[in-house]
Amino acid sequence: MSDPRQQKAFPVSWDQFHRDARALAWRLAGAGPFEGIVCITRGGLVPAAIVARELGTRLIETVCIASYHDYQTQGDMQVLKPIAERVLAIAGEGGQGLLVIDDLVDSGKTARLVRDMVPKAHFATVYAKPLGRPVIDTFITEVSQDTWIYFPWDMGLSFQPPIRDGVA
Ligand SMILES: O=P(O)(O)OC[C@H]1O[C@H](OP(=O)(O)OP(=O)(O)O)[C@H](O)[C@@H]1O
Ligand code: HPA
Ligand SMILES: [Mg+2]
Repeated sequence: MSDPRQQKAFPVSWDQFHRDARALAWRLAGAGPFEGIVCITRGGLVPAAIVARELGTRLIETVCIASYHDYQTQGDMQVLKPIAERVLAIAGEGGQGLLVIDDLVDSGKTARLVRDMVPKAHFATVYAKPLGRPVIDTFITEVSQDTWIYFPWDMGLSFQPPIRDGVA
């Protein structure tokens, strides 16, 4: 996200996120079966829990990656924990049979890094932006590249000025 002046906001409530993650599970139900889920923390933990419940998946692994160290600005990719060898051994060659889940794909850098680890896994996110979309196999909603998605776990209730007051 390079130009903050062009940004649009896409706030997501818990209810909407649950519906969208469940819609993702419906779509994934036809793409499996999967040996296990690898969620990209931290954002992937929430949709992974919802999808795992719907698909009856009990084997859940994490790959821990951070890159947005400052708000809305991507920095160096840090792999804090790779996918465990034990889980890779259960999957087929190249991670075949694994389902990798994240909350969203933006530039696609995070998903590409994980693709390098498990090129044959199935990649799914709830939301996708155009730059990252080609890296993902299944997603639910696309938003434009200049949109920032606000997740419910990052928000709280606050006063909203009337629309009239914001009109120039
Ligand atoms: O497609 P990209 O441009 O790489 O961005 C997408 C990634 O950025 C966010 O994670 P973040 O690094 O902020 O860490 P978090 O999940 O712990 O919040 C989001 O959860 C994705 O994992
Ligand atoms: N919202 C929240 N976190 C993100 C986004 C976004 O649009 N892009 C990359 N990380
Ligand atoms: Mg993340």
